[in-house]
Amino acid sequence: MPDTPAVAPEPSGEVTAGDTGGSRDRPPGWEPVARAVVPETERDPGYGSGLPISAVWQTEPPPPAPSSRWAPLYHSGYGGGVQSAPPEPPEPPDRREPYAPPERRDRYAPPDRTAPPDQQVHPGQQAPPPSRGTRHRRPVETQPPAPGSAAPARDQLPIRPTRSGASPDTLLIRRTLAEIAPVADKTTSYFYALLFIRHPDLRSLFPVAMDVQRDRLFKALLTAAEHADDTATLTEYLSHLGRGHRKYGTLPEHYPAVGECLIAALTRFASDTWSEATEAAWVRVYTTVSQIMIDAAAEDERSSPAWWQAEVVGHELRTRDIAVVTVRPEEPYPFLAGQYTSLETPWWPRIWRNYSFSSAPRSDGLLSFHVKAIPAGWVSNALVHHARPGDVLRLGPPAGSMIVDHTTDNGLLCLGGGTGIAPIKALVEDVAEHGRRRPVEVFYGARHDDDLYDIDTMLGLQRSHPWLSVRPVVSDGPTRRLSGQLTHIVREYGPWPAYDAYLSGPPGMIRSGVDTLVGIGIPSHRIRHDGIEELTTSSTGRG
Ligand SMILES: NC(=O)C1=CN([C@@H]2O[C@H](COP(=O)(O)OP(=O)(O)OC[C@H]3O[C@@H](n4cnc5c(N)ncnc54)[C@H](O)[C@@H]3O)[C@@H](O)[C@H]2O)C=CC1
Repeated sequence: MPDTPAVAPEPSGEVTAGDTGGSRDRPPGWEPVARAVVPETERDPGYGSGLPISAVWQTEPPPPAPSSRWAPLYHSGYGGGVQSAPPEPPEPPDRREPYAPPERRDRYAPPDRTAPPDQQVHPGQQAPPPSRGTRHRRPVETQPPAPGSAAPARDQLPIRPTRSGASPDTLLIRRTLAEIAPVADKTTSYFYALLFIRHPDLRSLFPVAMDVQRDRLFKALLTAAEHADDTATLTEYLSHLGRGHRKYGTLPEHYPAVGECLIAALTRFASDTWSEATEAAWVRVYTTVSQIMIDAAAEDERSSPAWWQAEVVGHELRTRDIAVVTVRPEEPYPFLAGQYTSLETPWWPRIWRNYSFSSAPRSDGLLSFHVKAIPAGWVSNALVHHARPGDVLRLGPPAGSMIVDHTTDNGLLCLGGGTGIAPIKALVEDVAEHGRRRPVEVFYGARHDDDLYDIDTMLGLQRSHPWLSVRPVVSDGPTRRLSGQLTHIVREYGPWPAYDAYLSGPPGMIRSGVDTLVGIGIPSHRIRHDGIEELTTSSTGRG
C-alpha cells in the first residue's frame, strides 16, 4: 500500500475526462466537459461574511479559487474567492427515462453475523429495537486496541477538562487543526487520494467533482473539534450528519477506512505537532464521532428509507429562471411546514442540493419547490430548464427547524427574500390549517417588481385569511410598491413586541434581518431561520 498517492486528485472544482470518478454513473450521452467547473454546495453564498450559513437552497455558487480554500470553510462567499465569471453549467443530457431502479440501500448495516441467528438482521427485514448502547462496528482500526480490550465507547472517553475548559484530547485536536489550516487543501487532497487508492470501491459513493466534499470533511472536523467537549451539541450535530449520510450509501465498514486515511494524512501534514498522544487523541475522537454517526444512521433506518424517489408531476416556469417544481414521492414523505430537503437529479448523480418545501404537507402527498436557476448551478439549471413531468428525482430526509411554534399565540413576523418566500408560504398554510387565529405579517422582498414571482399566490392567501398581511418590498428597481431594503422596511413597521420572527432568503438578508430584529428588541431565541446549524447557532448565540 503506497503511503504517497501515485495520482493526485484533480485540482479543486474541476473535472476532466480522466477523473477517477469514472463515467459509468454519468447519464447516458453525457460527454465530460473538459475542466468544467462544478458548483459548490453547502456554502454561504456570499454577501459578505458574518454568520456561517451552512444549509443552502437554490444557491450553487461557483467554487472559490484554490488559494482561498481554507478560509471559506465557514464563511465562503462570492466575495471570498471567486476571481472569474462563473461558467455556464453544461447542458444536461436529454434524459427522460427515470432512474434505473437503484438497489435500495436501506439496509444500513450488513447482517450481524456475530449475533445469534435468531437476532440477525437481514436485508429488507425490520431490525429489532436496539438494546441500549448497541454498537454496530468499531469505527477506527488505525490503532487497534490491545488484544482482549474493546474499542473505547464514547461514554468511556477520558474527557478531562483543563482549566481552559477544553479536554486534553480537544486541545491536541485543535493543535493539529491549527497546523494544517494553511495546508488544508493539500491535506484533504492527499486524504482523498489515499482513500480512493486504498479503497477504490468507495470512489463511487462520492460526486465526480470532489471540491465540495473536501471542504465538507474539514468543516465537519472543525465543528467536531470546536464542540468536542459539549456532548449534547456534538451528538446532535453528528447524529444529523450520520442520518444524512445514509442517502450516500455510507456503511459502518466505511468509517474505519476513512479514519485510517485521515490519520495518515494528518500524520503527514501536521508533522510539527504530531505525536503518539496526538494520534491517540485523534483515534479516540474519531471513534466517538463515527460511532455516533453509525448509531444515528442505524436508528434512523428503523423508521425511514435512505432516500425517497419522487416523480416530477408539475413544472411551471414562473420567470425566465424560476420554476415551481412539484413531485410525487413514491412513498409517503413526512415533513413539517418550513423544513427543507436535499434533492438529487438523474442528470448529476451524487450532487445534492437543498430546497425548502413551498407548501405545508398536503393531503395528496405532493411536494413543491421553488427553484431559481443560477449561474453555474448544475442542479438548479437542470431543474428549471430540463426537468419535465415523468422525470424521477431523489429526496433525502427532511431537515430544518424553522417550523411554527404552535404552543404560543404570538404573531408571526415573516421575512421572505426572493425564492426564500417558499417556506414562508408553507408556514402561512400551516397557521391556516392549525385553526388558531394569530396575526401573520409577511414582508416579501425582491430586487425588482418582476422578481415577485409568487406575489399572486401570497395576495390570494391574504384575501382568504383576515389575519394575514402581505407586503411586497422592492429593493433595486422602480416600483409602486414599498421600496427599499426589506429589513429597513420591517424596522419602520416595527417594533413587533409580541411576534416571533421567521427569516428565509439570501444569507445576507438573514444576517441583516437578525441584526435588525435583535436591535429592535426581538430576543434571538424568538428568531428562526434555516442555514445556521444548531451548532453555530449556539456558538454565536444568535438563536
Ligand atoms: N429557507 C431559506 O432560508 C431559503 C433560502 N433561500 C435562499 O434565498 C436566496 C434567494 O435568492 P434570490 O431569489 O436570487 O434573492 P435576491 O438576491 O433576488 O434577493 C431577495 C431579497 O433579499 C434582499 N437581499 C439580498 N441580499 C441582501 C443582503 N445582503 N442584505 C439585505 N438584503 C438582501 C434583496 O434586496 C431582495 O429583497 C437564495 O440564496 C436561496 O438559497 C431560498 C429558499 C429557502
